[in-house]
Amino acid sequence: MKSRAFQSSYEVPACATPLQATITVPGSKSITNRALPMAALANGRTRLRGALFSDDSRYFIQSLQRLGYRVEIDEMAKEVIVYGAGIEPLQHVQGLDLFVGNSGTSARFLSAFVSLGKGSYRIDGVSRMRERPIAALIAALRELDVDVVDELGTGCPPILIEAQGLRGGTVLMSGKDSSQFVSGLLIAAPYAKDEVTLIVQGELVSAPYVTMTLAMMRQFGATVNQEGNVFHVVPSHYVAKDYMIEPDASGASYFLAAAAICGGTVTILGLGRDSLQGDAQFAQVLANMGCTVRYGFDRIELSGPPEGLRGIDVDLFAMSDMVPTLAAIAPLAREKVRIRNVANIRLKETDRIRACVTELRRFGVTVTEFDDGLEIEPCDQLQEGVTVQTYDDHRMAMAFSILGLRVPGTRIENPACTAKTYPEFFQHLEETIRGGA
Ligand SMILES: O=C(O)C1=C[C@@H](OP(=O)(O)O)[C@@H](O)[C@H](O)C1
Ligand SMILES: C=C(OP(=O)(O)O)C(=O)O
Repeated sequence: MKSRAFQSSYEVPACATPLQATITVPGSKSITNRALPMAALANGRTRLRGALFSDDSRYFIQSLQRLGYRVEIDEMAKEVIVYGAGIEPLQHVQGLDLFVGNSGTSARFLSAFVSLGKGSYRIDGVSRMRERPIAALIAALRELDVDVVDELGTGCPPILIEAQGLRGGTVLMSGKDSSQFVSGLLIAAPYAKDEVTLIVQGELVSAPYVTMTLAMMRQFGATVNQEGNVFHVVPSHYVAKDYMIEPDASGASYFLAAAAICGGTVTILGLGRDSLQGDAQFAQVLANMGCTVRYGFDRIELSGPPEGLRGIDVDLFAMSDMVPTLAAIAPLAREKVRIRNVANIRLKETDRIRACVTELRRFGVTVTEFDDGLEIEPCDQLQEGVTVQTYDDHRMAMAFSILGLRVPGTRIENPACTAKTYPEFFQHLEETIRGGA
């Protein structure tokens, strides 16, 4: 039998009985890809425990190594050792190419990171990355005296950066397309020549990720203050440390959703009420649909509702990676599910509103598409034997495999795309059905 990773499509196993599973998901992508640049900028040896090993974190690690930082990985132990060297390796780098695949955090965080150096860099990714915006970050970096151009004039990668260090000062930035522009600049800002004041104009999408950035900057010893939409970062240094990375809350959402539609109880270990990740609140959305949720300090336990899921009308502006998860289980709710205020997910790995609408319709579900969301009707006659298209989007693959647990014969095209954040996803899904991963 071919390994799951090489199959052109994967048949989702049926979930015949209520789940009873305790699951440990891999490390958080967002925390790993913040800890890496902070540790690199620190002076000394940082040990990152529970790190994620997936495409997105590998692109970040490889980029740091190409820039001249010493980074060692021990995948079995789930550890990364970073030998922090401040901005020293970034001096006198000429014409260095960094390839980031389709990793938004890598593209955005590294653009600000290399701007701290003296040299020239080019950041590029796969074809979809060339459609993902970075113009707001380019504009902010220019304000801080960095010479940046979008090579194709599209406002997207590839971008060329000629840096002489990051000047301090006040800079305005739009946060409507992505919070990663804000996080990227904040992570680099302690190493600017002077204090940086960043003013976010308009609404900030995915705000919990900026809260995570601030919390981690402080954990790594930097000084940053927030007053509403204004962020002040004073010149300071990150401190090397032993750092424990939480499991990935977005990855955990699929197993919580599985219990919501298959019944039984799923326990996610290592994530709790004090999680740094906004997506840990997704369990609360499922609680509002009738699930029973218990947040401990080191676990989230969710039991599916015996009488089935209720519908919901929900704004996922702060938690937009959770849209495919909710959309995929929505047809099994008793009433309709309306998801609002997520226009920016059209800019992710694929246009996720269009992708969810298209794939739900394949199952015979009635769905209405809006510019900024979708509405999904309940469906008690879901089409069996559907092959779900995944658009090279890990979240489409993972989310729709959960619906497949309840719809016989569902296949997931290109299952290997989960390698972006969760290479072992299908193995964990099978173990969950058997009782724990
Ligand atoms: O900062 C981060 O780690 C992330 C921010 C979010 O992106 P946007 O701010 O672009 O919505 C989220 O979708 C992404 O998966 C990770
Ligand atoms: C949007 C995502 O990733 P990124 O923006 O980091 O590529 C995601 O993981 O769902």
